[in-house]
Amino acid sequence: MNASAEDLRSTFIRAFADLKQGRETFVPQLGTQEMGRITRLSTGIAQVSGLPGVGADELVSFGDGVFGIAFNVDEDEIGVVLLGEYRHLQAGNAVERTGRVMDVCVGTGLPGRVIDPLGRPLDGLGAIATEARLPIERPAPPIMDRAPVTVPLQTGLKVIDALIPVGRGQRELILGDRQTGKTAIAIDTILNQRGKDVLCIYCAIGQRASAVAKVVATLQAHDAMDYCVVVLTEGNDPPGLTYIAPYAATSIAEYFMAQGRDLLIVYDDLTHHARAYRELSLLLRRPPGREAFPGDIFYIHSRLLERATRLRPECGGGSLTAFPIIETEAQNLSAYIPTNLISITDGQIYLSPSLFELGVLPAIDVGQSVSRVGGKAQQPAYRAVAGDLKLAYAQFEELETFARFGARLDEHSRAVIEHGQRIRACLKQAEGAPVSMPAQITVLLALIEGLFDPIPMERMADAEQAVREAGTALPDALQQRLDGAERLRDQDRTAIIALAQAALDNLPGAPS
Ligand SMILES: Nc1ncnc2c1ncn2[C@@H]1O[C@H](COP(=O)(O)OP(=O)(O)OP(=O)(O)O)[C@@H](O)[C@H]1O
Repeated sequence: MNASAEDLRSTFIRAFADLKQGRETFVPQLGTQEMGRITRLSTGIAQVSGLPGVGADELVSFGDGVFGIAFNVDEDEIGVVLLGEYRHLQAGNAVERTGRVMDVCVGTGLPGRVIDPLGRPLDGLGAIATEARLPIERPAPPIMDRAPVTVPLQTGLKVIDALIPVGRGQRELILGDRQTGKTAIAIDTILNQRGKDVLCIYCAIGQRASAVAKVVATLQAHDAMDYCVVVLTEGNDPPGLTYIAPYAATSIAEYFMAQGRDLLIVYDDLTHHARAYRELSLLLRRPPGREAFPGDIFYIHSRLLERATRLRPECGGGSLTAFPIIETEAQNLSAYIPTNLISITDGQIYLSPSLFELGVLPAIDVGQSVSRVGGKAQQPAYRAVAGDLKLAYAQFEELETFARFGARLDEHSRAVIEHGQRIRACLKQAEGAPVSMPAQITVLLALIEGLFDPIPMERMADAEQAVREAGTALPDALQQRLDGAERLRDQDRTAIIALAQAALDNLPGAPS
């Protein structure tokens, strides 16, 4: 026998001995595995039988990376909300339990990325470095862990910071008819967070692809992506994915909040979210209620927004400010979803289509907007100038309504209206141009001191710009004082007014 035949023989003997030993030591691992079958499929929903042990909200797998959430758990059948592309599934396909609930990857690799609610990257920039997985549904922080809202979240929009201020940890609803500038307000606020150590999450819910592409392009153009995460579902995604998007985005935010960071989350918009949930509920044959929404429609939004808060320093001290957006129809604020959200949130910013048509942008209707907690969070220097403005503006709006009916006005009323028109002109602001706190204070101070009153209305845009620029050029020490928690000193006030007056005097064609 030659050497290679000998080698083959010994290999064979060794393999046979291993096999024999394996057979002798084999202990069969017997266990049961629940395996269900799809019985029916409809848009975004599968009815599954044969999974008697499945829990509510448990994740089930359809193979090929398609998952679903067990939504309706009945005795012999479960209704599953599908989370991915499901067109290849058919009745009779196998379904497996996973034993876990829906979760999302979180980690420091997320800022700068565009992802879907399952945590998959959509920006073509490769895999995302993540550190943990968090369930998408988590209990809101208990009351005892919450701190009062005392720190402002500056939006950079004069009309909001002055009249409807928002604090860190607040939930401020943005609502209005379609195309009234709702997204623009949220995006401008995100742009203003540059350098303020606020991480922003923009959650696009059932949006048009072009609208989302525009938002991402704006964030990139303003170098804002490095402190932003975009969580995205488009209009043609399965309704299940649209439904989980805000919860997944909030879990991502909570991961950073637990590290003591301040966050801003924008849900754009919850009308699409409510509609996706209504679609799922009707397909699952849950009883419809008002406007065909299911009975728990209030709860799906309240449990989401309850997660926004400011934590006490002992609990990490982070904050999560929420800007939910809602689209109204024909300015109907008393429809079901708007009233629900108005009652859940700590205030609302209402955008009026008539102001939009008049070119008063941002088209915020101050009379119908409110901030229930943010006023306490304004910096002292800012509060000193904004307080008087609110009163003057409210008086103006009241008188303006009378003046529309051709009422004859006395000298004082005319002066109030003229002054109010100048306030409105000063509060106008272009998109994507946030104004710093010192510049805002300068403009507001000039307003309440009446420096703009002699300026003709057609010159107001130039006059406001000149004063704003003077505010940007204030000495650094003064800017720091205005930005900080100090009160406005008398000499600072005088210096700012003098600078604003000088800027107006140098305006070409200004009255001497
Ligand atoms: N302050 C502003 N100055 C100038 N243009 C603005 C301003 N705010 C919004 N716009 C313009 O108004 C249009 C509508 O804005 P936006 O998309 O933010 O509205 P929306 O209410 O979010 O719309 P949708 O109903 O589609 O969600 C956009 O073309 C935007 O550029």
